[in-house]
Amino acid sequence: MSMLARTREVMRRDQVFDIVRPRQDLDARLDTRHGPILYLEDVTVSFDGFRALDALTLYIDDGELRCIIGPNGAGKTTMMDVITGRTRPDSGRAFFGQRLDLLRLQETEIAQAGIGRKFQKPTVFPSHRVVENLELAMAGDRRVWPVLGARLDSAARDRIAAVLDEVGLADVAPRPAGELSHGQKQWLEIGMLLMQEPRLLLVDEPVAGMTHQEMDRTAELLTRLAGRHSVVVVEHDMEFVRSIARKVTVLHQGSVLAEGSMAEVQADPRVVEVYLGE
Ligand SMILES: Nc1ncnc2c1ncn2[C@@H]1O[C@H](COP(=O)(O)OP(=O)(O)OP(=O)(O)O)[C@@H](O)[C@H]1O
Repeated sequence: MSMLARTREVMRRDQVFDIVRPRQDLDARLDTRHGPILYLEDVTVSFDGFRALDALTLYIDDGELRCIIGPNGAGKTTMMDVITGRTRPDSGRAFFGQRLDLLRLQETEIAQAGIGRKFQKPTVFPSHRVVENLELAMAGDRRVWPVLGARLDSAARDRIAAVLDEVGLADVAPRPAGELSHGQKQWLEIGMLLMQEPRLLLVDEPVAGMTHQEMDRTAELLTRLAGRHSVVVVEHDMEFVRSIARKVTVLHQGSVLAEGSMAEVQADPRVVEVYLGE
């Protein structure tokens, strides 16, 4: 083997090693000793003078499962956009743990720091097998795709198997993702996020279009993920929210209208007026 080929070989191996390395160094940078993993303080976002977020202040505790509800236009998507670096606020603070200032990071850096986002519509690779979708998700860096397959070490394979089990897709692992049901595609996409070992998962309307049985399984999955991950779920389906929620935040006109247990927010006349009474 020529010197150049040898160097390339070693570089490739390092790249693959890189993608399966545990994120201990990143975790060490995330200081959650005070409880919250996410701090949003006085966050304001204006679009042509209209305040989509209006001094929004919200804290998510490490390991918690939080549901965010609120009428259309309340600012839920804009909030997710601020957390993931898609939208920059006019003012306010957004921290991941106590030390990582999200407003100074690019979208890719925020994802690498451990914030995973699942959009409403599943975006799996339909012609790839389920298991391959997870491999690709692990190698977020597309440059290493060609060397995958052959070079996945046993730790990586174990992780893929664990995630397949976690999301309940072990039985369909060899099938093309395009053949899965809608619910299964959603779970696969959650699995793809899990391959990146996020500390915080943002999940947008996970049960839209699901059957009741799929909703039950999704509830079970998200509940199970909490603790090891922090999970923020934006959802309109109240039955689903009721089935998973410990703590609910109600957004209205870009700020927090109410927060508490489902029973507490349901009993709040302001919440009934702007949302639940619809
Ligand atoms: N890029 C944009 N330009 C102008 N206005 C915007 C933009 N993005 C959002 N808005 C407005 O900001 C407000 C908040 O929108 P957002 O999508 O955050 O609400 P939401 O709570 O997610 O609503 P839904 O439940 O319908 O998804 C809405 O009035 C929306 O029209």
